[in-house]
Amino acid sequence: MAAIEVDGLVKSHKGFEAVGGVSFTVGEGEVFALLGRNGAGKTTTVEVLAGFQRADAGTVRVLGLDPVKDRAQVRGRTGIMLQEAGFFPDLTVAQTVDAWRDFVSAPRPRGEALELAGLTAKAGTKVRQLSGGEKRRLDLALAVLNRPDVLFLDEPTTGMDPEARQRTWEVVRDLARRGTTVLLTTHYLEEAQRLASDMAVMDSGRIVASGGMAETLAARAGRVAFELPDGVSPGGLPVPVASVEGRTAVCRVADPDLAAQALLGWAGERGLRLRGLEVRTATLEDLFLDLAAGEGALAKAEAP
Ligand SMILES: Nc1ncnc2c1ncn2[C@@H]1O[C@H](COP(=O)(O)OP(=O)(O)OP(=O)(O)O)[C@@H](O)[C@H]1O
Repeated sequence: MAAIEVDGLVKSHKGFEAVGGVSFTVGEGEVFALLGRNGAGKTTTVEVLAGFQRADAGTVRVLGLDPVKDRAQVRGRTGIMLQEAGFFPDLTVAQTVDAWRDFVSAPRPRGEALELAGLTAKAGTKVRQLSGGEKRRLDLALAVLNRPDVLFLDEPTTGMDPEARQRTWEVVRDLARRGTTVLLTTHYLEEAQRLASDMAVMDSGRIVASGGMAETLAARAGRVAFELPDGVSPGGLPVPVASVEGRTAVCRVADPDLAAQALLGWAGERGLRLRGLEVRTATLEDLFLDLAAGEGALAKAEAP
């Protein structure tokens, strides 16, 4: 059984269709990234899955349950980190965790939750004195208090410094290794690429690209970039150049290693150096740029 099933989900807000027929499934223990620019419909989808909003049409199931009809069961087995957390500013971090523990059956011990979120040293600090990134970490500690089977993370690392972000990635990976299913929304494409095994890109309430992360990226053109040697024009190179950014020529090719070999051989024969040579397979950022460029706008991109 899939941990999350979304089939033909439609959801409007006051006549505005935020989600217009979205379907995807997430297997148990998988990390799934729901991506897309602002207003694409990601949070609305997550909120329907969490039972905060009712679907207008289509079906959603979490652990085989209906998030609205089986609300109590779903709440007991899921954790959620929304974009805006409602904390009591005058409670300390420890008091906040304790207050939440009262609502959860068999919660993690407070120390374990704080340790997991990297907040042990802040236990006595009032919530109002926490930095933005620390508040996100407190939110993470609360989201995992009930040892959820399914964890919804809506932009979990916004405002975190690089170290806290890395740490959060480790936490997510560790939870997934232990069988927790994670649905992640993020604008940090590197984050999605590093964490998620599967993904869907939404735009204007629809899915415009989806699939396994590795397979989807492997199927796309990679990138070879280098500084154009003096006196060489893009047309004189053995590999077609997609764009020139300043002095940097960028080639988009199916096999970037092969293209780099051809370029190096060509340069060697002429006694030229290819300064700043970068060779890499496609990234999620390339996918986004391709989707945007391919149709003039993400909104018009076709689902594969
Ligand atoms: N309660 C609401 N009332 C009216 N419109 C809403 C409501 N909630 C969301 N919307 C609209 O629905 C669309 C989708 O919003 P949603 O928050 O799901 O997008 P998102 O992909 O999560 O965006 P972001 O990346 O900015 O968080 C947006 O145009 C938003 O303005």
